[in-house]
Amino acid sequence: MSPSPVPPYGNARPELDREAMIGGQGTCITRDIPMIDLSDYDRRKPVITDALWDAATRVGFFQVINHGIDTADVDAAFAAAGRFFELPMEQKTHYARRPGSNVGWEYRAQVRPSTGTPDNKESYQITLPQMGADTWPAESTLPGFQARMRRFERQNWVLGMKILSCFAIRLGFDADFFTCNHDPASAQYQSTLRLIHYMSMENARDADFEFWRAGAHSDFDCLTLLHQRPGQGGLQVCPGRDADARGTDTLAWTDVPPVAGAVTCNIGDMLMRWSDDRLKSTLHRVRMPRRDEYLGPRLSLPFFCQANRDAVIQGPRKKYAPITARDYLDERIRANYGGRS
Ligand SMILES: O=C(O)CCC(=O)C(=O)O
Ligand SMILES: [Fe+2]
Repeated sequence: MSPSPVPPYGNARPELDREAMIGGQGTCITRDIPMIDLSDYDRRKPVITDALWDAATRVGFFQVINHGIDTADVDAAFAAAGRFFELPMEQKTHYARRPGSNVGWEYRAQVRPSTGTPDNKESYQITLPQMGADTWPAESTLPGFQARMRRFERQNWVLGMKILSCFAIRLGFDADFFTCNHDPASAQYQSTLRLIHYMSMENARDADFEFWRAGAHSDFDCLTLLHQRPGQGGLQVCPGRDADARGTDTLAWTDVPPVAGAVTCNIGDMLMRWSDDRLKSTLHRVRMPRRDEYLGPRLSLPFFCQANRDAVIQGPRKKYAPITARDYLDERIRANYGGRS
């Protein structure tokens, strides 16, 4: 893909223009991805806030340890996700994502504007207020699945709100500003837990390796918390200012190998806008394994902190016009699912 002379979204939406220009291979370099210790959060909050602010303004990508989600809960969520994806295809089609919603199952349906090809994955989105009896697998099909995912969703929300509270303070908002704007008791809640299965490449043809497990993109949300399995790598980032380089083959990417017990975090476009561009939403992608690497399936569990639909996004410095989180997200989802919203 070559860079287009006119930004496809006419500069009105810089995030979308950026996405459309970044699909090339690029090069790889090592960079330091900050690792932040969240232990003793209440007492150490000022120090943690400094570390998070530094990481989010400089890199936009960081990992946290001692984050409060038990390893046993992470393992159980991965095991339940694995059982879901092992269900027969025709069973999973019962839970298929409906146009206009951010819930349910999709199979190779997400086409990133950066690549124009479908990600080589299937995924299942859990957005609690939009879930119905038809979108959850029945208890008889997957015993304990719904309870496990509800628990994991809430554990991630708690962690996400701890991190967002630190950003709120630095931005000059109340400490609970983002918590109020991600209120799980509201019908407008739209934070999403996503289960992802990237297909095994064990029997793949050479040509299949030219595509992406997940094409280059920035996230639409405020903050993403990503759980990965050690040994199932492939995530790469292109932090901060580098991502603004125009010309698709010049970006320098950095591997973010999974670390046992760590949660990988990144700032999304919604928070970048809400912070008047002070917090950096960072390009990332999931590359195919090389032939000499582990070729089996890859599972990952991202949780997207997405402000409630009725939240109005505008930074303290009013750099951008106000927009509701509903309008903001609907536009990005449409850009990723071929206009089928
Ligand atoms: O699977 C991963 O490691 C990253 C997934 C991702 O970036 C996304 O779903 O937005
Ligand atoms: Fe992402």
